[in-house]
Amino acid sequence: MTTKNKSNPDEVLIGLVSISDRASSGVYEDQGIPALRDWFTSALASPWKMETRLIPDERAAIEKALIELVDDMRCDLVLTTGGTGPARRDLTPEATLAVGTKEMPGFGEQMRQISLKFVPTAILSRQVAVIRETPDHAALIMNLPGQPKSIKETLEGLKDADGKQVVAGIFAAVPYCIDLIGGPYIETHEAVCKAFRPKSAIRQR
Ligand SMILES: Nc1ncnc2c1ncn2[C@@H]1O[C@H](COP(=O)(O)OP(=O)(O)OP(=O)(O)O)[C@@H](O)[C@H]1O
Ligand SMILES: Nc1nc2c(c(=O)[nH]1)N[C@H]1C(S)=C(S)[C@@H](COP(=O)(O)O)O[C@H]1N2
Repeated sequence: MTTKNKSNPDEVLIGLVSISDRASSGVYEDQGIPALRDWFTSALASPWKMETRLIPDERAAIEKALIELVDDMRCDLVLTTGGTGPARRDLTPEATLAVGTKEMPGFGEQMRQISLKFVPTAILSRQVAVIRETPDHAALIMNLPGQPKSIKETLEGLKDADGKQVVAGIFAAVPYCIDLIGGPYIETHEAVCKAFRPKSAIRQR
């Protein structure tokens, strides 16, 4: 899908990259991109479009996809899923750090905290987040684990049976981060994910 030209200045362009040897070679059907797409469909109240890639766990291919999504497609936000673990071919964090101009360690730290509420193996994910800046554009790139259910878990956090937030998901901090790097104003459906902005940054209608 090509989403190069924005039909609306507030539209956010989101790159979704599924990194899996087996899904990219057809051993199993990719569930990463559908899970990401479904989550954004449920969470975003402002306009958005996606650009997707399904690639193997190869560092050069990951770096190429990330650079193309930010520099050529001009995505404001890029999420990867897969390849964050300790296995020999898990190289997503290395590729992400290589294309970043600033590291954003809070996202990885918070994701591991959230994931520990779900699985003790959360500490095996080396996920990172970075900003990639070019002379006239910037984007936030974040790694999520490969397990498809971890996408909702990390983005949305944990809620109790009444829907009350127990642990905030990382997406709560993403709209303000995108504001700060000069991207579009992202609005969310609060029942899914309440975005936090300082009062002075909240756009008045
Ligand atoms: N894109 C995907 N689509 C569907 N299921 C996936 C995907 N990626 C991972 N999974 C599931 O999550 C589990 C853990 O993911 P992990 O990234 O460790 O896979 P892996 O063992 O490195 O293999 P691969 O890179 O071939 O997906 C996998 O065993 C698989 O069941
Ligand atoms: N929220 C959440 N985080 C998770 C998981 C999960 O199921 N849910 N799986 C863990 C496991 S088992 C591994 S090995 C690491 C790395 O996974 P990856 O290599 O698929 O990125 O993510 C961890 N983080």
